[in-house]
Amino acid sequence: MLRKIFNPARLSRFQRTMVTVSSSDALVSTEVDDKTGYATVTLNRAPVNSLSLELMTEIVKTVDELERSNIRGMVLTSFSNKVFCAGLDIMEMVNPDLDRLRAVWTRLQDTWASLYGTSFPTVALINGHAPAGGCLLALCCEYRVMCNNFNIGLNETQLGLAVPPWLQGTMRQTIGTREAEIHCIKGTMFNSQDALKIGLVDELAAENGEAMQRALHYLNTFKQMSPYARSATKLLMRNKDIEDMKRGRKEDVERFVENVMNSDFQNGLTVYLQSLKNRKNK
Ligand SMILES: CCCCC/C=C\CCC/C=C/CC(=O)SCCNC(=O)CCNC(=O)[C@H](O)C(C)(C)COP(=O)(O)OP(=O)(O)OC[C@H]1O[C@@H](n2cnc3c(N)ncnc32)[C@H](O)[C@@H]1OP(=O)(O)O
Repeated sequence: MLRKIFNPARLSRFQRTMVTVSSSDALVSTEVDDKTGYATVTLNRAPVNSLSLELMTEIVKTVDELERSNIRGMVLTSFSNKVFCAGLDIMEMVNPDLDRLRAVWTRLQDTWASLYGTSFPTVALINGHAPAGGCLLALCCEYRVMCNNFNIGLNETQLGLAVPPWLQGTMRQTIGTREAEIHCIKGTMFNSQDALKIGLVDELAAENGEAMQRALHYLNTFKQMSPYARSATKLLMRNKDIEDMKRGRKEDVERFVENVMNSDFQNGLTVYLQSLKNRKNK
């Protein structure tokens, strides 16, 4: 069954309302162009948009609001021209409170489901590095435009984390089964050129302005198309994955908690954090 379908009857409401959302200190800011109906959603959590519980909650809320406002497309990007999103906030996993840790993973599942299941078209404008959870956000979008000279990939295994089945599935759909298996297991990070070659991203751009033009070009390809047929087809393709994730979500949370609470993982995390700091001090 379709979870959400674009409702053409609501279009007149959309044409009347027009929007710029969120305050300057918001973790996520949204601007909607009233001529095109395209929203630009900017992740705003300095320094590296790491996914804390609060940031993920804001992403889910934003996508839900946009779904209700009947926008015609969305570009997801970062305030920083260096990091799109650094993945899960590592501090959420250091000696965590168990209730909060469960909430973090549950919210990551929600973030994946809401972004992956939008009725409107979505483009990730990847204007910086996108490891792990950053790559996840990009994979949820329909189309990916990446600026040159950055890295992207699911490097979880390099950090001692298992990649959950729902995210493996999204990777498989994007780069194919064989490549997804190899690169999820290895935890490969790709530079922009290699990401394009393997199909992890769809286009490259020299800088942000060009990337935005390419993103808008993708959204414009749907201008003359029935929004109903477009969104119904997308959701018919994606809804089963979302239902599957929801069926297994409790076990998935417990697997994550077990993974994170393992003492080897906690020790590895301390070393990893230190290595990030050392790299910075070089
Ligand atoms: C069923 C079991 C399931 C198990 C779950 C597994 C996978 C599911 C997939 C989704 C979840 C994935 C897990 C993750 O996402 S773990 C996080 C992975 N992320 C990384 O490894 C990235 C680490 N960061 C970097 O490589 C770099 O910071 C950078 C993103 C390339 C940016 O480099 P640069 O611009 O040079 O910035 P700095 O390195 O100086 O960083 C500035 C500042 O930010 C801190 N920081 C960086 N990344 C994170 C982070 N992810 N969380 C929290 N904090 C982060 C960094 O330590 C610096 O802090 P200080 O200024 O205080 O030193």
